[in-house]
Amino acid sequence: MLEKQEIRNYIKNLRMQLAPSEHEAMSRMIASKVETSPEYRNARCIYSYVDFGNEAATKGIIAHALTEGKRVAVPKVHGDRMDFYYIRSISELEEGCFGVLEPVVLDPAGEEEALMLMPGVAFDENGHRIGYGKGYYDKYLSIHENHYKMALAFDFQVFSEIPFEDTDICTDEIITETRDIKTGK
Ligand SMILES: Nc1nc2c(c(=O)[nH]1)N(C=O)[C@@H](CNc1ccc(C(=O)N[C@@H](CCC(=O)O)C(=O)O)cc1)CN2
Ligand SMILES: Nc1ncnc2c1ncn2[C@@H]1O[C@H](COP(=O)(O)OP(=O)(O)OP(=O)(O)O)[C@@H](O)[C@H]1O
Repeated sequence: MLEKQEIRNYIKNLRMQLAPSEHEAMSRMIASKVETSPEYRNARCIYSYVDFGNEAATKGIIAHALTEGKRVAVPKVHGDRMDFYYIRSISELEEGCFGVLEPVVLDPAGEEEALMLMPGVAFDENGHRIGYGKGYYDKYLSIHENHYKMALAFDFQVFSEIPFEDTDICTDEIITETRDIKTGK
């Protein structure tokens, strides 16, 4: 099996090579699957990442959720932790930590059973996840256990098996442009 860092480098490189039109087309397919899923339709609140660096795009989903009257919360990093804050519009975001768009109005979100749209660099079919290596999502999810965890990724980010640690929190579902993987974890 490849090491985590090798997988990160391999996937980041593939992601960088996506043409803007490919990134947009695949992201649109993912967004439409999310928006028609029962978990999304039934969710009153979405906890979503704000995509950067060719991650599967979420800004359209965020805008869609807001127009449907759903509450939307996005992450902001504080040192080695991350918390979620409600936004009312995409315009309430500014470039923050690591160049990721983060909320400027700090209205803490306190839901415990939201739909969590998860970013990631690589996933496996059991729901294991590799991110940027800081453990933000694992730390957050270890104390907020009841969110429904739906990861968004492109097909090339999903492996049959990747290395994992005891502290890794598995995703419940992975949505790609062609697949919908329920991990059963
Ligand atoms: N869109 C998005 N937002 C997110 C995350 C994420 O993975 N995606 N995070 C999930 O934890 C947190 C931010 N975590 C991050 C941790 C490290 C780096 C990082 O090392 N950035 C490198 C360049 C990234 C790259 O190699 O492409 C850098 O700035 O040098 C970025 C984000 C919270 N918000
Ligand atoms: N619940 C936790 N409490 C404390 N430390 C944790 C916890 N979960 C993970 N960590 C630590 O965070 C570091 C990074 O973990 P890991 O390699 O799994 O990150 P990642 O999933 O790739 O990154 P990210 O979650 O930021 O996208 C590791 O040193 C790990 O021990």
